Amino acid sequence: MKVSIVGATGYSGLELLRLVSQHPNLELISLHSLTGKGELLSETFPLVKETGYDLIVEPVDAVRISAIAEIVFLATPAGIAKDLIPLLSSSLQIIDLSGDFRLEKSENYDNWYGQSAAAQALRDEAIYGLSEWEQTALMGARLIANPGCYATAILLALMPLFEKLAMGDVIIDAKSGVSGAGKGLSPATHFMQTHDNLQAYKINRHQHIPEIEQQLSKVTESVAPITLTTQLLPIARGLMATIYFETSATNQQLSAIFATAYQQAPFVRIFAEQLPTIQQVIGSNYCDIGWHKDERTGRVTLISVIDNLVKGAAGQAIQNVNISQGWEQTLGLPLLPILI
Ligand SMILES: NC(=O)C1=CN([C@@H]2O[C@H](COP(=O)(O)OP(=O)(O)OC[C@H]3O[C@@H](n4cnc5c(N)ncnc54)[C@H](OP(=O)(O)O)[C@@H]3O)[C@@H](O)[C@H]2O)C=CC1
Ligand SMILES: CC(=O)N[C@@H](CCC(=O)OP(=O)(O)O)C(=O)O
Repeated sequence: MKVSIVGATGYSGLELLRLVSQHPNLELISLHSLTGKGELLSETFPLVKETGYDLIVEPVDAVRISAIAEIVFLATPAGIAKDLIPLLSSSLQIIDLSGDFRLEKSENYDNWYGQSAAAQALRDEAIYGLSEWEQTALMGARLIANPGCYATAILLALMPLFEKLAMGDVIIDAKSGVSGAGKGLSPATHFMQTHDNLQAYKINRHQHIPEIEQQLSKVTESVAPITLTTQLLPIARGLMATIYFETSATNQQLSAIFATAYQQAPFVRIFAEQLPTIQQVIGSNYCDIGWHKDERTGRVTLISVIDNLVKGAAGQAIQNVNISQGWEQTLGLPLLPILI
């Protein structure tokens, strides 16, 4: 199927290009960006020649995209998709990597993103694409809201527990590589600030908080407000969420819950007490989960790792296309992480 990428010059857009170029059922037809100057993408990113898709980067043109593409990925900052989608043909399948269609309540989007939400009809149509938990809803979906990167790692770890256990307070300490912030330079992402450093940011106001609470509330009756602290790690890609909660469940019960939840999930690997590291998922679409229960305190430390650009963005977007099109969900996705 013919694919356009809007935001192709950004980090997740480039990762999409890498994955689409290896997908047997997808053919890249056009690349678009804000400043699309009519130059080959390789003028800025020489390595893209290797993908076989060194196309000209065009400005965004809804009429042209509607005429030539069958699937469009929107890898653009929040606030772009909600205005662009109404201009695109209704026959296009759209996968939005931004937060524009993730939140069901418009007031949540207004409050956490600081701008007005997309039209109600489009928000009603959008399917939240946490692949492992929305397989049925994703079948045939036209508009897919790809989850946020932190939300992906955290929800994959917490959904099985909220579904099966009485969960109280949950505290999450999450850390991301700098690519999570996109390619724009800011004081916080400047080399001098990130290198040899660890910075907390968006304390108690991270936009993934309402997204996580919303999705957890799908599998249980009530969800206590979560605490999420996000931090910037001095690495390029990868993300780790460390989650703390109290439970009377035993290690054996936790193992059984995760084993059942993910027995047919090729991209979720359960490591139990062999705690996963960021390095083991880089370049892959895996989410690796492990935990340790402290019998002294009754608290569990649960760890979930992903590559923010793959399972946290472009990889999950391709997985969602695979599911929605009725293809094998692993089609075209690398199954081997970088080994060292
Ligand atoms: N980075 C990550 O790990 C993740 C990102 N996301 C989400 O994916 C989206 C893209 O993120 P990321 O790749 O990091 O972003 P980047 O900042 O790296 O890239 C943004 C891209 O969008 C383009 N763009 C900016 N404004 C417009 C506009 N008005 N119209 C059309 N194109 C525009 C840019 O074009 P130009 O180069 O010409 O300026 C660029 O190609 C964001 O919504 C982000 O929140 C989600 C999960 C993880
Ligand atoms: C390191 C870093 O800055 N990461 C981004 C998350 C990227 C992402 O998934 O964000 P969206 O919800 O905007 O799509 C952040 O914390 O806002």
